[in-house]
Amino acid sequence: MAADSRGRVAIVMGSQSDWPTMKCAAEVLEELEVEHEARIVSAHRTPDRMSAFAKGAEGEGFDVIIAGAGGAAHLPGMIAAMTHLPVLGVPVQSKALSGWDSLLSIVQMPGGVPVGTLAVGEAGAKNAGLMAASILALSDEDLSERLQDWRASRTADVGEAPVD
Ligand SMILES: Nc1c(C(=O)O)ncn1[C@@H]1O[C@H](COP(=O)(O)O)[C@@H](O)[C@H]1O
Repeated sequence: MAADSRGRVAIVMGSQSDWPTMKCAAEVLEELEVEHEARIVSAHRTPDRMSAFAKGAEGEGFDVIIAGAGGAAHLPGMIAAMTHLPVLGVPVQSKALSGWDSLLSIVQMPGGVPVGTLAVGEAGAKNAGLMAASILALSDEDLSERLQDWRASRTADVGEAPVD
């Protein structure tokens, strides 16, 4: 797909150590055949890179940004401050505080600067991928069908009775 084509998702994270969590977003986007790209971008450690990314994301052809970080997780909010693209925040589970710090750092944004905050950890990253796909599916019928098929197959996987 060309660099200025639509339907692309950026997955950014504060550190390499976030990748085991954030790759759950990448995996589901892969399954849904949504073009995506993952980068390490930190508000704290690489503020210039973060600023350039956030300001240039739309120009790069991204439509949705998934941003994951742990601890003092200011990355999603700082990106949201610099772009009007939808930003989905994933609180990465921290060792010291089990992700409570990440969650609270991301979720309580001031009015006017939204971050759609998902659950802590891998489930949150997976759901961020699905939500990004849902947003794109609003203007992409083929993706909408793939998403519905994906959901239906997961529903079919849930047995009615527990097995030993
Ligand atoms: N919360 C942030 C930001 C940020 O918000 O800009 N940059 C890195 N980090 C987080 O620091 C944690 C520890 O990082 P290291 O494992 O590299 O020490 C990671 O979860 C990362 O997201």
